[in-house]
Amino acid sequence: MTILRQAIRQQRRSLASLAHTTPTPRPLLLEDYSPAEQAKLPQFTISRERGFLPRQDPLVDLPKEFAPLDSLLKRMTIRQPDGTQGLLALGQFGDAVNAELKGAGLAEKVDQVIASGNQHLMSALFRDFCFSASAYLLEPVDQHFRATGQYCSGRDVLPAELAVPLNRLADALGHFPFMEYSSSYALQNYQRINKGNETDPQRLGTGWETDNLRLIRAFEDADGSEAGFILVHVTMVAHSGQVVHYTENVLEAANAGDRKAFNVAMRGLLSTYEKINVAMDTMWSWSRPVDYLKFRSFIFGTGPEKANEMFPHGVVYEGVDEEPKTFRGESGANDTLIPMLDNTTQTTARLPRNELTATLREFRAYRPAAQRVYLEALEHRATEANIAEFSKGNKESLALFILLLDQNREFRDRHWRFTKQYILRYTNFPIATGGSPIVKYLPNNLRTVLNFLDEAFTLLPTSTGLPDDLAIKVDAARGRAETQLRVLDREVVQLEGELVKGSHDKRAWNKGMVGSDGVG
Ligand code: HEM
Repeated sequence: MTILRQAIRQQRRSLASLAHTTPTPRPLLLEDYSPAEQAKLPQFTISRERGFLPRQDPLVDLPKEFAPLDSLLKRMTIRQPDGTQGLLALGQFGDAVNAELKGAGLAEKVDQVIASGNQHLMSALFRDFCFSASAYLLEPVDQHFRATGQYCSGRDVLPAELAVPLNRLADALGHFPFMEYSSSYALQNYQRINKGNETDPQRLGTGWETDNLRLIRAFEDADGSEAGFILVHVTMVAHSGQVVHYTENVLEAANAGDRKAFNVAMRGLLSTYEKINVAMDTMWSWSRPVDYLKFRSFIFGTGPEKANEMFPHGVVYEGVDEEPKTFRGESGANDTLIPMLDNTTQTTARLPRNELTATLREFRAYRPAAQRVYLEALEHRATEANIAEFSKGNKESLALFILLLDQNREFRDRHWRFTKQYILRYTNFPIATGGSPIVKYLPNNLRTVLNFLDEAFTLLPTSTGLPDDLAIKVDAARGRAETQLRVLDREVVQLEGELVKGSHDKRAWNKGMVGSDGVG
C-alpha cells in the first residue's frame, strides 16, 4: 500500500471517529512528508505550492515498450498536425486498436511499471489508457454526430487490451477506470514550455499562462479549441496552491479568534479567486464556442446508469468483470476550486436537499483521493470554525465574506453563460458530459449562491467605514444577485420549454439516436 493510501485510510478513520467531536484534523499535505517519502506519493498529492495540480508536470513521452499505444494516440486525433485526417476522423480507431494491440503484452508491461512504483509513469499511462478507452467507446457516437448532428449508442464492450491495463492502473492509483478531469483529460495533460528556473524560489510557480502551455493528448486537435479549453483550466488551477494556503490560514485564524490574521487571509483568498475568474474569462478567446461540440462527444461518460442513453446497458470491461460498469464522464464539475469555496463559505450546507445536490455530492467522488479527503475534511472544519458566523463579527470580515460569495457568483454566472453559448445553443441533448441534467443542475447551484449573497447583503446595508478598496467592490456587487436571480429563473423556464419541444428527439433516441439541432 502506498504511503498516501495509508494516510488516506488513517485520515478517513479519524474523520469518522471524530464525527461528533472537534476539531477535525487537517489532512496531510505534500510538505508534511520528508523528501524521500514525497517521491513515492501519488502525483495528485496536495501542496501549498501546486495545490491540486500534480506534484510533477505530466510525463510527455512514454517508454518504447508502450510504442504501440503511443502510436495509436498520436494517429487518432481528428485533425493531424500535418492537416490530414486521423483515425477518429475516418472511423478507424476501433479497428486499429483491435489489430495493433493484440499480443502487444501491454497488461504485463503495466504490471511491471506498477511493481516499480514509478508514480510519474503510472499517471501518464493512466491518462493514455483513459484517452484510448474513451476514443474506443465513443468513436461511433462521434461519427454519427458528425454525419447527422445526432448522437447514437457507443460501443458497449471495452476489449481486454485496453480494459485490463486501465483497470490495474486505476486500482493502483485509486481512480475509477475511466477518464477523469484531474487524472487524465485536463490536469495530467499539459506541458509547460518555459518553466523558468525551477531551483530559484522566486521563479517557482511560473509559466502557467495559457500561451506557455501545450497539450499532450487530444481527440480533435492538439493545437486548436480543444487545447484552449483544457489549458485554460490548467491556468486557473495553477492558482490552487494559493487557495489551499489562504484557506488554511483562514481556518487557523478563525479557530484562534485572531481577527487581524483572519482578514489578511480572507483578503488573500479573495484576490486569488479574482485571479482565477480573470483567467476563466479568457476561455472565450482560447476556445471557440462553435468548436466545442467537435470534441465533446469523446468526454461523455458511460453513466449515470439508465440516464445515459449512449450506454443503456453500461460497458463490459473484457477480462476484468462480466458485469457492465458505468461511470460519469469528464467534467469541470470534478474540479476542486469551486467545491473548496463552497465548503469554506459553508455554501454547501445551503444547497437544497434534492437530486441535483445528490449529483453534486456524487461528482465529489470523481477526483483524486487526496482531493476527496481534503474536501470532506474542509466541509467539517469550516463548519466547526463557523466561518460564516465568525465573519459577521466584524464589518471588514463580513465584506470580505460577501465578496468571496460574489466571486463564487461570478464563476457560476460566467459558467452558466459558457453552457448556454458552447452547448445549449447547438444541441438539446439533455445531459451534460458529467451526466447531470444540463438545464437544471447548474441553475440549482447558481441559485443557491445568489440567494445566499442576497441574504448576506442584508447584514451589510452600507459600506460606510470599510476600507476604500472593499467599499468600491461591495457597492458594485450590491443588487446584482437579485437581478441575476430574476433573469436566471426566466431563462430556466424558457430552456426547459425548449427541451420539452425537442422531445420528439427523445423518440428518435429510442431507435438509437438523440436530439441535436444539427451541428456536426
Ligand atoms: C467552455 C467552457 C465550459 C463549458 C461548456 C462547461 C460546461 C459544464 C457543464 C455542462 C457542467 C455541468 C456538469 C456536468 O458535466 O454534468 C459543468 C460543471 C462544472 N464546471 Fe464547467 N464548463 C466549462 C468550463 C469550465 C471551467 C473553465 C471550469 C473551471 C474549473 C469549470 C468548472 C466546472 C465546475 C466547478 C462545475 C460544477 C458547477 C457547480 O457545481 O455548480 N468549467 N461545466
